[in-house]
Amino acid sequence: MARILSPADLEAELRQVAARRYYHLHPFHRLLSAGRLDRAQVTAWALNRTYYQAMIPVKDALVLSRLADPADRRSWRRRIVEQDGEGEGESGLDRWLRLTDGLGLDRAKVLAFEGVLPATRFAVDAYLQFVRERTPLEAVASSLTELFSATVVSERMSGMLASYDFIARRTLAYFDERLARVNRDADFALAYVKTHAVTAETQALAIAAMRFKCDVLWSQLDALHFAYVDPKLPPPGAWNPDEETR
Ligand SMILES: O=C(O)c1cc(C(=O)O)c2c(n1)C(=O)C(=O)c1cc(C(=O)O)[nH]c1-2
Repeated sequence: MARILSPADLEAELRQVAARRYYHLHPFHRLLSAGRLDRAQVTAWALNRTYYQAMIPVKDALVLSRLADPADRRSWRRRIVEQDGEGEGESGLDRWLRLTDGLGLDRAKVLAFEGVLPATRFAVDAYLQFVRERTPLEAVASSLTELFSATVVSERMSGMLASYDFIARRTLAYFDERLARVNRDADFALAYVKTHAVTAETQALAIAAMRFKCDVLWSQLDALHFAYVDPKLPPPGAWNPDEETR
């Protein structure tokens, strides 16, 4: 029979999963952060990430609906309020769109997810389906990649600002806001998982949820790499810089 981990060992296991599978190891991410992509490749990243970005509050609403304890729901609903804002023009998505605007993409097309890679949709939609159908513990555990995002995001931001003259600090406003709250969100999710995953079975489910989420993020970068870096084969219907008239 599998051993039951202490909360500290469970956390260590979750961190191990990320150390091996989080997207900081992906070649596309490394090129992006090192300033080795061209403007079209960075634009493709921003365009595709918009779909992830737009679905995050939808995902969190699904998670919220799975939580039985009012105190847990109060904590979780802060994510939705912060992502969607309290009024028009104050959402995380609005801040995100400063980047796609800055890169010259047409807002209406971006918001219609025009040209987003099919694999981006498949991966993000799989995340939605996961939190809808799995246990609340797995739904919460799947957000735990956020534990690792702060460092990776800060490095990526400084790399991008240092290397790309088409990226301005104000267009990366989304990440400033996010960095301010990501640790609080991740700490709540980690505490929830440590409290609820107390059998070998539930611990295995939490670890598998973390792996799944790493796969969701990794496969989005795989698709970007294939379409826009090597062998550069954007699928039919995907944004194609060669067909773009600026
Ligand atoms: O820029 C990033 O690297 C990054 C990573 C992640 C992540 O690890 O899932 C999220 C975000 N950003 C993000 O902006 C965000 O709102 C977010 C929500 C979640 C989640 O699973 O609940 N992850 C992430």
